[in-house]
Amino acid sequence: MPSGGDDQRHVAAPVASPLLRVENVGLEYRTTERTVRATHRVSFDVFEADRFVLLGASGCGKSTLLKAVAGFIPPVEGSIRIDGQTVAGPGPDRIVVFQEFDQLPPWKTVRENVAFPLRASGRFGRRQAAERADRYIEKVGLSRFADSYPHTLSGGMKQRVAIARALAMQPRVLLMDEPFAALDALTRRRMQEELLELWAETRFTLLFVTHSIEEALLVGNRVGVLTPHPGRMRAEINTHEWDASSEGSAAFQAAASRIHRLLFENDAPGAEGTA
Ligand SMILES: Nc1ncnc2c1ncn2[C@@H]1O[C@H](COP(=O)(O)OP(=O)(O)OP(=O)(O)O)[C@@H](O)[C@H]1O
Repeated sequence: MPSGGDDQRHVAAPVASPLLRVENVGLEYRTTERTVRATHRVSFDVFEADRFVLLGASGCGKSTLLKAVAGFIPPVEGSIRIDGQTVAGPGPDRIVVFQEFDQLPPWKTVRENVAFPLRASGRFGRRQAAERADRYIEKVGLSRFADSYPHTLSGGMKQRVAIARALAMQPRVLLMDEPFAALDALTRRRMQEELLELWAETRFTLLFVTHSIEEALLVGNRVGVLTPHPGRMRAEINTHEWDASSEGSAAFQAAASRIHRLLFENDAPGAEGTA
């Protein structure tokens, strides 16, 4: 039997370097009275075209982590790097879509809302920005509403505008903080499917926060499961096999149950496993 030999064992396959590297990140809120530790030494890598989901119970620090990646909150320990560069503040390479429906300036039409950051970035003139805006408005199926104002749109339509506005900027990473949580169940499902269709078309890199196990399984190709407060990374799970057609299947339900146990049992076995 041929021996493995030291030489063979030391030949490693080339590994792609991550687009986003979060390493041992601790995040805190400090007031004069007390310090709240939001996350403790959280590490994860996000690669180009990943759909990485941060999943955890309320208060585990998911939103705080997303804000730190966006550059709004500096880590008290550890590091956050994009393309090897330490994140030192907000930048156009990271755009956040929030849950709130009031994230669009109400005095701007849909087209103006999408075009404005393009012009403000200095990368596009008025006409180029409007053309690009129209292209992305079409991608989210809102061409008929390009001249409408946000208050005339439903919650789902407003979120589509926010997504179009973010994607038109072509960020290195799209950050989404429970973007569909305030929508009714049917609209939420449709938006999840549309997001996946947009991803299949443009292959953007996504960091998505949710407390819904089902949403994490559907939206993500990888899921980072966080422990309750303060958030630590409990497990990382490959979820690329699941899509809208798998929901309801026994295998999907079993995967959801396994994640549920990871989330809520103190010493869940197989914490580094694959669902
Ligand atoms: N501005 C703040 N000042 C002090 N503590 C805060 C602040 N914002 C959040 N926290 C605390 O930090 C911890 C993490 O909050 P965070 O909002 O990141 O959690 P989350 O997992 O996103 O929760 P949810 O799903 O409910 O939004 C919580 O204990 C929260 O109370």
